[in-house]
Amino acid sequence: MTLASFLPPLRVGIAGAGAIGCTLAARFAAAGQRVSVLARGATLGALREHGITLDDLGGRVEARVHAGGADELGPQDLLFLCSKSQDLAALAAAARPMLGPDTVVIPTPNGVPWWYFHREGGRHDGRRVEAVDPDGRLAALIPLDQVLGAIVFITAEMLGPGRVRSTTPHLVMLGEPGGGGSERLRAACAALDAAGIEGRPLDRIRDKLWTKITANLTSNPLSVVTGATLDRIYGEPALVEIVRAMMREIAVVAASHGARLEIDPIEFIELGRAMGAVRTSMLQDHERGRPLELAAIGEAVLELAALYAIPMPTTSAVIALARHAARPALAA
Ligand SMILES: NC(=O)C1=CN([C@@H]2O[C@H](COP(=O)(O)OP(=O)(O)OC[C@H]3O[C@@H](n4cnc5c(N)ncnc54)[C@H](OP(=O)(O)O)[C@@H]3O)[C@@H](O)[C@H]2O)C=CC1
Ligand SMILES: CC(C)(CO)C(=O)C(=O)O
Repeated sequence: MTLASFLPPLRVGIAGAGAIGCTLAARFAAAGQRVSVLARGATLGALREHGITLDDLGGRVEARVHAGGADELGPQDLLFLCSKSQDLAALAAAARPMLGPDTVVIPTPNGVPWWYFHREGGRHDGRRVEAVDPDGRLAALIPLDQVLGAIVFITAEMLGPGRVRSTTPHLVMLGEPGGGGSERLRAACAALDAAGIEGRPLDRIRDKLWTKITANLTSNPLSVVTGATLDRIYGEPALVEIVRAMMREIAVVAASHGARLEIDPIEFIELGRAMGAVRTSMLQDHERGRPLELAAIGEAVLELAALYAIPMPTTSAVIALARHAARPALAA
């Protein structure tokens, strides 16, 4: 992609009009980009009629966007894929007409991404992560060289179709799967910055990916098992013991895969506790009877551990318990 093609207005595609998708769409639209949102059902109707209303630290943004099916929206310069990890392949299939040969694809889901081993440069370079792309559908739908890795530090929640609230500063870290810088990386970060979202380029995206995975994996499944909020998960001695054990296990896996995980365990736990009575996104999904992102946040990490025969007894047990808790109740 050439820098010239990043002259505003950019064609910014957002596939998946949930909390993250609507936040990004509203911010890009307010910054004057040409925003196209792939949505469906009641959300599509709401976006067409009222656009998106975002309340964030900058105030209220009321944004008009092009909303529709992918055929009518067409190829984009940047295409953000904003579904839960387990829905990504179906979303990518639906969004296929928004993907041209020069489109830069930026997936937002938490957890281990399907592109993890693409240009990773280690012993497992090119390998597929079975837990997140079991049949290779994602790799087949999205040319890997068009992907920029992303780690999203935005906290957002839907208030209704097309209505979203976010109460924290917006930060998105981006990185080339093969490492280093690139013109498209700088341009994508600049576009985010111009939209009021800090776009932070990373030379080694997997290092920070493991930091986010540590946060999600030590809190999300445990919150489903216990019903606890972050202050309790990182504050109650019995739960903190479990968190510490999981952190040790994750650190070994991250290091074995060559990541430099810079987490001070004491500081990490203090920060988690200081977040207060926050219900994790997985606990919220659980309470609403929705599928959980356990494959990307949990099982993919166990898969990466197995590649080096690293035992993860505590992490495995917590994931198994969360899976159990998420099963539909057995009929009496
Ligand atoms: N929310 C947050 O604060 C954060 C979220 N993340 C991560 O970002 C990702 C997205 O999260 P979030 O925005 O909260 O999720 P949401 O559930 O709010 O949004 C997902 C959206 O994707 C849509 N979608 C799914 N499949 C399709 C499809 N095939 N075609 C069209 N639309 C589809 C859903 O539509 P429908 O409603 O019709 O099913 C929904 O609008 C997750 O992996 C999450 O972990 C990361 C950091 C923070
Ligand atoms: C709040 C936090 C950081 C907890 O892991 C999160 O990302 C989530 O709830 O999914």
